[in-house]
Amino acid sequence: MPPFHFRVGFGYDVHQLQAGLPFWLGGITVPHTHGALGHSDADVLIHVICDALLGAANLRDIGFHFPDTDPQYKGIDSKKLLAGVLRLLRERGYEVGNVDSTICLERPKVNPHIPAMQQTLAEVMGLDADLISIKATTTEKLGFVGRQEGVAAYATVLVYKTA
Ligand SMILES: Nc1ccn([C@@H]2O[C@H](COP(=O)(O)O)[C@@H](O)[C@H]2O)c(=O)n1
Ligand SMILES: C[C@@]1(CO)OP(=O)(O)OP(=O)(O)OC[C@H]1O
Repeated sequence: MPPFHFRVGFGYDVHQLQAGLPFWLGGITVPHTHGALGHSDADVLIHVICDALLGAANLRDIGFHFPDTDPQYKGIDSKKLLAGVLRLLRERGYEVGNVDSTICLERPKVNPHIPAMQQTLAEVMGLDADLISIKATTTEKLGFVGRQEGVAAYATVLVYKTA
């Protein structure tokens, strides 16, 4: 077996919640009174997966590659950004081992939507859905998440290439 070169990456992001916006999360829309605000579709889960992947390959971060000052990314579907990030990694010989993530959101409950998010992200990333873990937590009504002013997320990834 050839020697494998493993690297880990980590991502963190926050988006404000605003009434009346579609709530893009994990590549799907989650029914809710509020949605996330951003230059793109503001899909915080995809953004942290992008940042974790870029970090693992030491390729800076999502805003470096897709600046929020660039009109071409206004309202963009973050699945396109994730596909672009994967291209950058695969061009350099990296493959994704697995993704683990946590969404911090007071409400709504996202558990019922997690299988659809996993399936959607698996298709975009060209991975088995079993390699993409998505978890959720409230912050017990504390802080900006607890006040339902925003949504946060964290992701960790393992990437590898044969040395
Ligand atoms: N937006 C959320 C938040 C949490 N969950 C699920 O509920 C469980 C309990 O949440 P705590 O914050 O009290 O730990 C959590 O483990 C998740 O399974 C959810 O689906 N959506
Ligand atoms: C994704 C980008 C690109 O449109 O915009 P936002 O949706 O504002 O997201 P953020 O995580 O704040 O920063 C990265 C941006 O460059």
